[in-house]
Amino acid sequence: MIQSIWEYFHHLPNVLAIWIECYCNQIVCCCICMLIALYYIQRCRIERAELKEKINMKKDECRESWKKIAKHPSASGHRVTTRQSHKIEILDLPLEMLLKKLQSDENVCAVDVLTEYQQKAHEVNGKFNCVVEPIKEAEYLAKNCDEMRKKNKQHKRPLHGLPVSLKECYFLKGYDCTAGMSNYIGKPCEEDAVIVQVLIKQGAIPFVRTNIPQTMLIYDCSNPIYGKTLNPHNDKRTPGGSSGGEGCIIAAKGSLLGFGSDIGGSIRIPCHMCGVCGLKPTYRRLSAKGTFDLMSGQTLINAAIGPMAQDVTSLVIAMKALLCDDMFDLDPTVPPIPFRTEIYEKTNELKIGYYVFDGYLKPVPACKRAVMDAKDILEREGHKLIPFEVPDLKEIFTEIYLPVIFGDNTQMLLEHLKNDVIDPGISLAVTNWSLPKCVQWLMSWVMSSVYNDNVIGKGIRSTSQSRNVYDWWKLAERLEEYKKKFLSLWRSLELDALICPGFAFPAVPNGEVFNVLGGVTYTALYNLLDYPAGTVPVTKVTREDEAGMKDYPSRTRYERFIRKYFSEGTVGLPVGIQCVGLPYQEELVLRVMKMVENDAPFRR
Ligand SMILES: CCCCCC/C=C\CCCCCCCC(=O)NCCO
Repeated sequence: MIQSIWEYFHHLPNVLAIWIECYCNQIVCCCICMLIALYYIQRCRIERAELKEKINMKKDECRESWKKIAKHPSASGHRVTTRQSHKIEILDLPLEMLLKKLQSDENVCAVDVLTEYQQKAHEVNGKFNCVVEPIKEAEYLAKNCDEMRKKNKQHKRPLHGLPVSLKECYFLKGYDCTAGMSNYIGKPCEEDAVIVQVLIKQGAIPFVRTNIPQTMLIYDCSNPIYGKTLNPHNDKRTPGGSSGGEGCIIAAKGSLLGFGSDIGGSIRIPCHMCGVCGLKPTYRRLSAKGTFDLMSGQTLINAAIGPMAQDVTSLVIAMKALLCDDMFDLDPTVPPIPFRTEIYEKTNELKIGYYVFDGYLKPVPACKRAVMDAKDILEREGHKLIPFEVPDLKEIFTEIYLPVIFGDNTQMLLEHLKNDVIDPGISLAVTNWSLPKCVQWLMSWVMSSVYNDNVIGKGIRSTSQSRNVYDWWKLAERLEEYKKKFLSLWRSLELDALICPGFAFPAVPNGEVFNVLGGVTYTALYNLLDYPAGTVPVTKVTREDEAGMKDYPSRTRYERFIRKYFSEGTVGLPVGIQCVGLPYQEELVLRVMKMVENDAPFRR
């Protein structure tokens, strides 16, 4: 035995030599392949490390900006402690009153107000991570406002000295606009968005930029650069999105007025989930020039920009200020219609439609109750409320909305995200879109049966389909047909406005939005129609609402997740409704919102 083992090893070099001689080519090929693979693995690791470094540098840059503000003499501890009562007073004033003081009270100056709000925003950001970075130029603008006041020049500007917050997607000269994607780090904007220019001309002071989800195409608020924003009412839940940083900072009283963008609900959803007010105007009513547009060539359904605030009056003040000659000059595609106060202040009886269910996912009891409470309020005000039924919701969502939004088979989105770190909240969607088309189709059938929901399958198929010009024109035609159908239904009922749920459910647990994406139909419908829609908080979730979840259906996977997320841990979460009007009827929408707000139990 020992003899034979000895012989085997003794002859091993010869055996190996023969073996290498026979398989020489194969071995060389294998080595080359391994070297190439190692090279690519190493390259990927280096690229990842560089990407992480880039993201970390961006984070450091933002942290540094906060430090500079904290060091500013006007933000010194001395000033704050000696004027503690003044500080509380400024932060307690609603926007309308603060503006009056800024315009005419000698004891209130823009620099003071800015400092109070910078400090408050810093404090709030420490808890909820809603701010991306402070805007350095704010100090200079505030000083300018105070100089003007001294000279008694232009101090009646409608937003004189008012600090405003901006969603990260608004272009600001010298600042990166990333939409949470690291490919856009280190590419500062060359000029301010039109709306920013107008805000500054009207006296406002943009002072912080707020957080968004990566791509802004999901109603959450997390990205690999700036991290996750939390809901100020419950930090285990999302503030909603994509204007989630705005919803959060306004609800937490770190800003009185902010601006978001909305192509599927991104202004209205965070307003609903954070308990603040917001208006998504008709697309062209406010200029969107100079905001990050992920699909700039897609012009069938557009992202509108709009204000978000603590109350409806603040939205009205913002709209009045923005609908001015400066905006009509800077962007001549905006129809020159100033704010029509007469429509907002009219007191005639209105005929208002209402619905609680849009035809896809049933609203949870609290969201249903919010609509019924608003209906009672409006009836008490002397208006006529009639039931309304949304036509063909499921069909238009899967056959028009999604095919338009993802009409290029998500090609452009994948280009934006190329080589990027993907946020876990959207990674499943991005992975699916990166697969070959036939696999995506297969996935759509698998998901349809896993979810027991045809809308899911149709939705996935609609995003994985290439379209030629003919298909695109057909899609545009169908969109127009649906708009016509909806309008004739509206006209046949002689409606002035419509109220409906702010969303299907309140704030979703952190990291779980993808499991209940379908709720978005409640808001996306009015992007598809391009009708103005505003969200106003009405109530908060009660124990009875939660108990009512026992009757919530559980046939599909979405329904089972909704049951799970909203049967406990939701008491006290804000719940809003949407008020909707015909295109360019923003003033009427705001009037209805104001009436609901006046009597809503939310603030009691
Ligand atoms: C990249 C992640 C996408 C997840 C899959 C999306 C599927 C359906 C939902 C589409 C809803 C679009 C939400 C739009 C949010 C919004 O309004 N963004 C504003 C952009 O300015």
